[in-house]
Amino acid sequence: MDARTEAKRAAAEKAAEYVHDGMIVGLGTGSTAYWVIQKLGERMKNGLKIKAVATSNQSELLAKELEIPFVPLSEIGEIDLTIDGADEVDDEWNLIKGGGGALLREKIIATASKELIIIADESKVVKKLGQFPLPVEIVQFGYELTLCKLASYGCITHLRMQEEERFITDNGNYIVDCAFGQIERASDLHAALNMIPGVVENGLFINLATKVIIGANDGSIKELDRN
Ligand SMILES: O=C[C@H](O)[C@H](O)[C@H](O)COP(=O)(O)O
Repeated sequence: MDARTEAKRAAAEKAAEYVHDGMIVGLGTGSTAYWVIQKLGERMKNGLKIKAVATSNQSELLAKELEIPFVPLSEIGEIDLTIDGADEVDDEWNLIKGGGGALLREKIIATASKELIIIADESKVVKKLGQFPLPVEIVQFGYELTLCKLASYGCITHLRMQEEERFITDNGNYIVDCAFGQIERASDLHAALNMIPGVVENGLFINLATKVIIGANDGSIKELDRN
């Protein structure tokens, strides 16, 4: 395993320590969240009792293979703890997410969670968000027009593709990757983008993380709490 993968795993396993019996746990998506799901599957074999909700079909499939039980969203009001990855984390713990296309479900689950632990390797930590193109989920109808509107906010848009085909999210929508460069006022941009008809949600996660755990390539882990 390379150092970066090891860093992701270390952060994920640290985060999994915050999961306790009886919790409803939100399972994130991506190559870092993968390690949390693996760890929880292992702990369940040793007696841990939790119920899960997932932020993507991919994570749900993996968790089911590991025999992690699920609870329907209709039966819960709140989620105790969600553990998820991120594409960028800034000084104020604002995030860019959606590199894997799961941002909408991730945001729904994050917003319904009492705690959101973000896990990442150190390459994701930035001073200002925006080097990673911001993923925006849009409906298929009139997507060309929505791309123009997005571009009018000062970004270069790229409709996400997957093997020659347009990438389709778990919700049947497209993803546009918007290269803004440095984002100065993430909160304002978040609100403005979501006002565009055709935009379902964008990958800016403002003020949602309650803890950030960063794994470094030298094997150390940094755990940051909100004061
Ligand atoms: O849509 C995907 C999610 O937002 C992921 O959590 C994010 O892209 C980070 O993924 P990874 O841990 O694979 O870098």
